Amino acid sequence: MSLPALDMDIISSPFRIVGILGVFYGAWKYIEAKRSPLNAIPTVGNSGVLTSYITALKWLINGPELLQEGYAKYPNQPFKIAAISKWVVVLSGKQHVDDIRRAPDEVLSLAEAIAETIQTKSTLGPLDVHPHHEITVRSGVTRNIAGKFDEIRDEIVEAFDEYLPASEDWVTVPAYETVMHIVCRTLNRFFIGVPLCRNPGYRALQEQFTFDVVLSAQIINCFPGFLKPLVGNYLTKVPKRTKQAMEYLGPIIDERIERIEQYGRDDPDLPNDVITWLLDTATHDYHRSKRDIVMRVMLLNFAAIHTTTMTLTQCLYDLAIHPEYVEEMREEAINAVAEHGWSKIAMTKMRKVDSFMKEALRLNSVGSYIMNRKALKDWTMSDGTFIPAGTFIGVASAAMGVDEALFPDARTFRGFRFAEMRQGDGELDSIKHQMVALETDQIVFGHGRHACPGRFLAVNEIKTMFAHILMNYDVQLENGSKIRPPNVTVEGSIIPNQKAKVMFRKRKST
Ligand code: HEM
Repeated sequence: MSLPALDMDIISSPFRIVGILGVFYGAWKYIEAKRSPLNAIPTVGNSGVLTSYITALKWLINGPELLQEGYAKYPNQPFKIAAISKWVVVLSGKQHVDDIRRAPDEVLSLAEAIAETIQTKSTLGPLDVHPHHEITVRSGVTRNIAGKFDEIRDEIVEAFDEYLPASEDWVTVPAYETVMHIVCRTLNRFFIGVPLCRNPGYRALQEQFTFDVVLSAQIINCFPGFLKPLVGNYLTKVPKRTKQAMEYLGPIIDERIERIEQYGRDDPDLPNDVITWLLDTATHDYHRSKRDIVMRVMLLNFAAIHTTTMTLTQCLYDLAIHPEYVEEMREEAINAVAEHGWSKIAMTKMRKVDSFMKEALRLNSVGSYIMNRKALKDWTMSDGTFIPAGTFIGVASAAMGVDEALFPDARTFRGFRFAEMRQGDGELDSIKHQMVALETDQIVFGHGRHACPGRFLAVNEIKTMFAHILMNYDVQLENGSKIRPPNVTVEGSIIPNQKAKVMFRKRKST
């Protein structure tokens, strides 16, 4: 029996086949959406199968605004926002932060959330089930801040001399780019030492790597799940970047492994750097392979360079528009250094500087949606909200940062807010409300066991650079403007303006 002519047409036309598949896909998405347990959670923006894409577009270009809208409507309650290929569930408030902190890794996973956000398979390589570099940061990196402080300070002086030689006249420079070069040099002096930290090719590679990863991930995330591997394969620069990094780091790693085999770990001449610390914390054979060590050095630079750059740039913008704080901070920095030299102890004495930087981060941190986790199993929160496995969650950190209930006069920049809070805390005085402290109402470094382990290094470096600026330069925005350069936002990320220029001159005022 022959098929009717119409049916033959349908089968033979590729357009029609795609059309039919599209209808099935749409119907399946519709049924899935109707049955989703996430329907119990209120939506900010549109929730229709098609209209949700309008919100997804808004989320892509202005996530912080949607988060703020949701936070105002549903304070301390979960709500959800449509992203291109998923729902993001937004939590807020101390109780939710505590819920995330308490949940075990096999229920809520940061690693899987990162893998999805930055599409690690395509941008960095397969997900590592034993990410020991976090332990390296908690141990080798953090323990060596005091001991290697002289090197940090030396590189800061050298880098500022290169990019901002003190001049009697105002010199105008692009803020973000200049800060990034100084940060990259300084971090790599600490991680890997001279001469590599000053090698232009190596530094460009480290600076560029993060841009590559983030940009590729952003593009891949615009495609539906089944197309992501294909797009990822096409976009990936991992093999090229790994090869370049291998050329710089490979010989150093070979030499280090040989040296440890020959003279042992206690060799007094063994270089004290991130390669040695990574080998110290290796738990599996593959952690000692050259490729693995190279990728981890890249990963640490990825985690460190732009976060540190963004933070210092925001501090710099606030310094330029709030010159009324300069004198007191300058005096504090001068006194601390006079008493304790350029040291980690001197940094702990700079309470006003610390407070100013923390205030800058409260109002303009690296993200408005932090503590991202992917639910690997169904999870019920302490308020009874059901989060099904596969859901992507995070906390509306920037909205919390401007909540009057948490920070009086929350929208106003009060540089010494946290220094004042530290007065009168008795024995907690020295540790509470510092920039590195983890608090449930200010989560710029996250909270709980996954809170940023690099924050001690980051804060010490940023503070040393900031104190260096205060003691050596006058700063203003281009043409003395007092208008804060607007941030750029991508989904929940907040990026300081990368085009704005800052003017420096040799310090004239007291
Ligand atoms: C001002 C600079 C920095 C900021 C604002 C920042 C922020 C963060 C945040 C928000 C998280 C996620 C926390 C969570 O979800 O609970 C994180 C994780 C992490 N950060 Fe940082 N970071 C900074 C600098 C650094 C530096 C300098 C390093 C390395 C030396 C570093 C290494 C890491 C690592 C390895 C993780 C993952 C921790 C884990 O998986 O348990 N970060 N950071």
